[in-house]
Amino acid sequence: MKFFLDTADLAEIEEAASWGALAGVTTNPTLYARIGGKLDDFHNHIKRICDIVGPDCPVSAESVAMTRDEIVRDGRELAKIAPNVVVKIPTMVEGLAATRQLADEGIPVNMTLCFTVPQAILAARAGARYISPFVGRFDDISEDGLAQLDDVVRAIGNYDFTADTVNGEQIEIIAASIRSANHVTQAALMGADIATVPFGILKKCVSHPLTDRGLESFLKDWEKVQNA
Ligand SMILES: O=P(O)(O)OC[C@H]1O[C@](O)(CO)[C@@H](O)[C@@H]1O
Repeated sequence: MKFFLDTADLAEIEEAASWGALAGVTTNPTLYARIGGKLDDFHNHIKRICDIVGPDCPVSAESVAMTRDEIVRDGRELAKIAPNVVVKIPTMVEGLAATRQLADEGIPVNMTLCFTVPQAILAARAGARYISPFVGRFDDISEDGLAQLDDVVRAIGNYDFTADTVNGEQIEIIAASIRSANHVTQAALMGADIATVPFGILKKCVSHPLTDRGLESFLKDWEKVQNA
């Protein structure tokens, strides 16, 4: 499994990238609004993210257009920002049609707001390079988000979609709307390709109280060695 960071905050991205294990970034309109983002700075902001993470890390930037033609126009503009931009498009009829068009032009799409197996399969057939099933938002309405993710991972794994995607690449499933380190654990056990996580959850994924305790005792014992 790869780790993506789910944020538009440059300081968080810089910090996480410096740890050496970051494979990509996802943003959405809510995350951009949260950092006080302005409409006319959006493309520049995505460019800054691309520059921080480098060309090998995909950066998802979402279109908020509602018709296929507008989404395609948006997608083409977003794709011009940097070669690692992935156009994020909601799972809906207009979004599927735009995904097909962009995929045919060689522009990778991350199909977002995906909640069911049929949605995921349609996204795959429309040429999406990434599919983002949401976990936490199912939990928010007292449904089992991890079970839904598991269904999507297994269903997508049943078929070969390479004839549908940009340049015949394998589809990758991004476990999204992640709320805990346990969501990450379960997503990895299911075989989700990527987990996109908020910075707070990424920090929780690094640490464990037994690691802290073990480190403390190793340091204490090393002091004894030095003073012996
Ligand atoms: O439910 P949440 O925590 O708002 O998460 C929404 C998810 O949607 C996405 O836009 C999907 O990629 C991510 O940015 C995020 O993981």
